[in-house]
Amino acid sequence: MWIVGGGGGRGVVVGSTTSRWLLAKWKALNSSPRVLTRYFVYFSYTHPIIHRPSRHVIWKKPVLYCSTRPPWTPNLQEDYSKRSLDDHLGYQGEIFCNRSLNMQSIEAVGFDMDYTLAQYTPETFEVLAYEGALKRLVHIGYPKQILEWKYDPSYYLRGLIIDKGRGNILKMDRHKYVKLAYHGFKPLSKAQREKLYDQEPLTPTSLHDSNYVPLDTLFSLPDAYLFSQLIQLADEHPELLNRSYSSIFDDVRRAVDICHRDGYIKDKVAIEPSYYVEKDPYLFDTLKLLKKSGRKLFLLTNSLWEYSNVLMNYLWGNPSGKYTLDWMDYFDLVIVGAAKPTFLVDQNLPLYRVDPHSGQLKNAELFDFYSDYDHLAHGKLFQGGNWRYLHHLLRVSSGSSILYVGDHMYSDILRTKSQLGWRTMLVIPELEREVNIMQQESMQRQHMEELRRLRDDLDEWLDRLESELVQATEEEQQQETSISNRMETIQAELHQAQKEYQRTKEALDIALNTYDSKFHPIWGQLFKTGYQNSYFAHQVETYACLYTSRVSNIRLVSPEIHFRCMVDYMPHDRLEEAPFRRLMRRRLRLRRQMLEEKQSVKDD
Ligand SMILES: Nc1nc2c(ncn2[C@@H]2O[C@H](COP(=O)(O)O)[C@@H](O)[C@H]2O)c(=O)[nH]1
Ligand SMILES: [Mg+2]
Repeated sequence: MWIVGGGGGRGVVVGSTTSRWLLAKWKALNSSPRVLTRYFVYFSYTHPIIHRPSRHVIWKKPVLYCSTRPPWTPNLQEDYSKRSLDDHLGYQGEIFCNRSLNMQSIEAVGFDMDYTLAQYTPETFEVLAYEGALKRLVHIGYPKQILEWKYDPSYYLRGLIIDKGRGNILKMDRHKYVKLAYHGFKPLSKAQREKLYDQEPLTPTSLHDSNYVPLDTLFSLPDAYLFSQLIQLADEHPELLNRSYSSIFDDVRRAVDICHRDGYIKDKVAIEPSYYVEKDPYLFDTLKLLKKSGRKLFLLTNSLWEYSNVLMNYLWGNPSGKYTLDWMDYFDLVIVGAAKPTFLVDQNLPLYRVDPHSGQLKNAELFDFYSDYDHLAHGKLFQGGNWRYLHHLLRVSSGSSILYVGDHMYSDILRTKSQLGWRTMLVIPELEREVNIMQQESMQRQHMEELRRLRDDLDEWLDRLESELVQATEEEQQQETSISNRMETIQAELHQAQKEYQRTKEALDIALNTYDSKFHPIWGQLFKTGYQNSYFAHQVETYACLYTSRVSNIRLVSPEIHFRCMVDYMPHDRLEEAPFRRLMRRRLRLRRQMLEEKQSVKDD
C-alpha cells in the first residue's frame, strides 16, 4: 500500500501518525488485506464529485477519495468456477408476456400449423429441403460436385439476416446495427463490417430493401446454409460457379420453393411423419381445455388440405396412413392454403369450401356470404379467403378478441398484430435450450455483471480523474503557484486506473465470449448481441404479446388467466444503479465514517 502526499496540511507523510491511522481505517473498511494491498490511496483537498465547495472549506476538510480501483468493487481473483451452482429448475414451460393480455377478452384462439402445432425435426426435415434444392440447382447448371455436400442444421439461427447482394449473413442488434457478419462462412473483421454497414447510407435501416432477407422462420435455415456454401464455392472456384451473389441467392430460393410445392418434401413427410415431425403428447389436451373454456378454435395454415390432414392426423395420434377427421372436432373453423400474409391484407381473395373427403373445392361466395346464414353448419373446412371471412365466420366482435398462435415472425405475428389488431403468441422452440443454458451459466452471468459494473465504475472514475487534472491545471495557471505534487498524484492515479480499466475490459470480453459460445459458437445467444437485445428479440418484444416454446404450455395456465407484463424501465428509473451514483454513495459513506472516527478519537 502506498500513502502518498506532501506534509504540512497538503497530504499525508509516509509513516506518520496520520498515515498509520489511515491504514487502520482502511483495513477496517476492507476486510481482505489481499485486496487492500492493491489500493493506492492519498489525501486530496478537493472533492471532485460530491460538490466543489469554496476553497477555504476544502482546506479545512481533507477527504479520502482515491484508489486505483473503487474499493467497493468485487475481487477479480475469485474463482467463479468453484462456486456451487444455485439450484436451477430449467425452463418450466413458462409463457412470457410483452403486452398484458386478459384471456377473458379473447373469444377465439387460432393456430398456425407448420412449426407451431407441428414441430419439425431439423436433422431430418431441413435436410429434405436442402437436398431437394441441391438437385434442382444441378438441374439448372450448377456443378454436380455440390450433390456431395452435407447440411449442418445447427449452423444458423433464425433472426439472422441475409445480405444477398454481398453474400453475407448478419446478426443485428435491436437498433439494426450489424454486430456480427460473415461472408459465406468467413468472418468479417470489425473494420470490414463497419465499413460496409456502419456508414450511411449503407446501414440497413430498412429491411424493406430487397437485398436483405430476414430468416423469419425455421423454414429458411436450409436456404442460408446452402447460400453460404455456394458463396464459398463462387469465391474459391469462380471457374465452377460464376454468378452474382444475388442471383445465387435467387436460385437457392427458387429451388427450395419448388421443393415445398412439387411434393419433394411433403410426399416424404406423408409417408413417414414420425421421422420428420415431433409429436407433442399434450397438444390435444391443450386444445380441449381451451375449447371447454368456451373459446372458438380455428386452424389457419398455408399448407393445403391434403398435407394438413396428414400432419393433423399424425399429431392427433392416428398411425401412419390412417386418416380420420377426428382432429377436426377440436376446431370450429379450419382454413387451409391461406396464403398468409396476403390473407391478412387483401380483402379480395376468394374463399373456397373444401370437401374433406374428396378434397374438392367449391366457391363459397356463390351465395350472400355476409347474411345470417350459418355457413359453419354446412362444413367448417375452407381454403383461401381473407381475414374478413374469418372474422365473419367466427362472429368475433373485433380483431383484438382473437389470439393467434404462430411461428412466422412476419406472417403470423407482425402482420396479424399491426394489420388486424389480433393478439399474438409466438412459438419459439429454441427458448427451452436458451433458458436452460442461461440458468446453468448463472454464475458466469453474475461474474460478467460484476465485471461490467466494475468497468463502468472505472470508466466513471477515469472521467472524474481527468476532469480533476484539468481543474488542477487551470488552478495552477490562475494562481501561478505550483501544485505539482497534487498533479503528479492524479496522473499516477490516472495511469493506474487506466491499466485497471484495460484489464477489466479484457476480462469482460473473454467472459462474454465464453458465455456467448455456450449458446452458439458463432452466433451466440438468440436474444442478445453482446449486452443489447438482438434484432430478433426486439421483434419478439414489439410484436408478440406472448411467447413460449410450444403450444402445449398453454395447458399449464388457466384459460382465464390475465397475462401481465413486467414493469418497463428507462435508464432514469434505474438512477441509483448508475456508476456515478454508486461512486457518490460510496464516497459519502466513507466520508461520514471517517469523520465519525476522527470525532471519536478526539473525544477519547
Ligand atoms: N412454396 C413454398 N412453401 C413454403 C416455403 N417454406 C415453407 N413453405 C410451406 O408453407 C407452409 C407453412 O404453413 P404454416 O402452417 O406455417 O402457415 C408449409 O406447407 C410449408 O411447406 C417456401 O419457401 N415455398
Ligand atoms: Mg408456421
